[in-house]
Amino acid sequence: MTSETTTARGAAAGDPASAPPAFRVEGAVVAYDRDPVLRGVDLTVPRGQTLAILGANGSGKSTLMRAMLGVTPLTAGAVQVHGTPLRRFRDWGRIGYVPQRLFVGGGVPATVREVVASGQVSTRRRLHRATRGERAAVQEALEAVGLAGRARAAVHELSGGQQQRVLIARALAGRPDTFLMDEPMAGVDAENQLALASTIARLRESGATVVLVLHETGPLETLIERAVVLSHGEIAHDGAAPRPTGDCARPGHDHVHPHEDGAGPAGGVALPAVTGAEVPRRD
Ligand SMILES: Nc1ncnc2c1ncn2[C@@H]1O[C@H](COP(=O)(O)OP(=O)(O)OP(=O)(O)O)[C@@H](O)[C@H]1O
Repeated sequence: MTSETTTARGAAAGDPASAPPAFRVEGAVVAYDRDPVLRGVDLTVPRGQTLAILGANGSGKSTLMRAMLGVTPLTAGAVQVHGTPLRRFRDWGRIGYVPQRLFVGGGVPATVREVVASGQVSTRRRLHRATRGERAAVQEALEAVGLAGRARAAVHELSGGQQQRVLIARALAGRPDTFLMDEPMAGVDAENQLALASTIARLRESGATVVLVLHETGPLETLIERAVVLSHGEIAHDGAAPRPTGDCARPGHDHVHPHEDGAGPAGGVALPAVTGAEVPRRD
């Protein structure tokens, strides 16, 4: 991927230190039925930070991410995005969301290129053909995830891991400066995980904000500046990324689902002594 792609809109503009946080979540409660799934989460994500949200299955990670985008309504609490209350936020071109798993089944067959180009709908001028720059952004996004050679393939013919990469390319194509990725590594083989890690590294270098829901840090470990571990809808840890332990620490361990087995709030990870709000800083 070229540096042009990764120089996300607005990411390079202004001083990140003086910009409002990318997200400010205050007292977030989500109760789908009766029992709250999020129980009063407070989380501020400074602009330009690479943050992982970790935790066992069902701890509320995806719900928190969806609440940060307004996809899941809050039962109580508030969210601000780039300094604007969520209900008034309109600058969706700044946001690139990679939802958890798929999507494409049945319906009209779409090609890989079409799905990736759909990531530009919030920024493309209505009823206008894609500009040269927009087409170039789609091509660069395809190259970034290693799917340029499959651009004309029907998405539903791809493997689950390749479909995941299509979703990531779709988010890249709009050149946002704020990414939320829900389990981007799920179902992606080791080689492609490394390719995605280098894509995320370049996003980070460009000044983008990157929020990742992960089961484990894996190849992203060195990129993650801060980890929040959810346990039963509450923040159990906020600080340095927990280190994998036991089987999870084995090289090449393919961690499909974490275990709530008493190995710590994240399951399979040991939390460092640092807890509380300490956030490792970028050099
Ligand atoms: N739309 C929904 N309606 C009702 N319950 C839901 C809904 N979405 C999630 N839940 C429940 O909320 C809880 C938290 O789900 P969530 O997907 O946020 O957890 P998670 O930490 O992301 O889990 P996983 O790691 O398995 O993806 C789970 O018990 C789940 O069953």
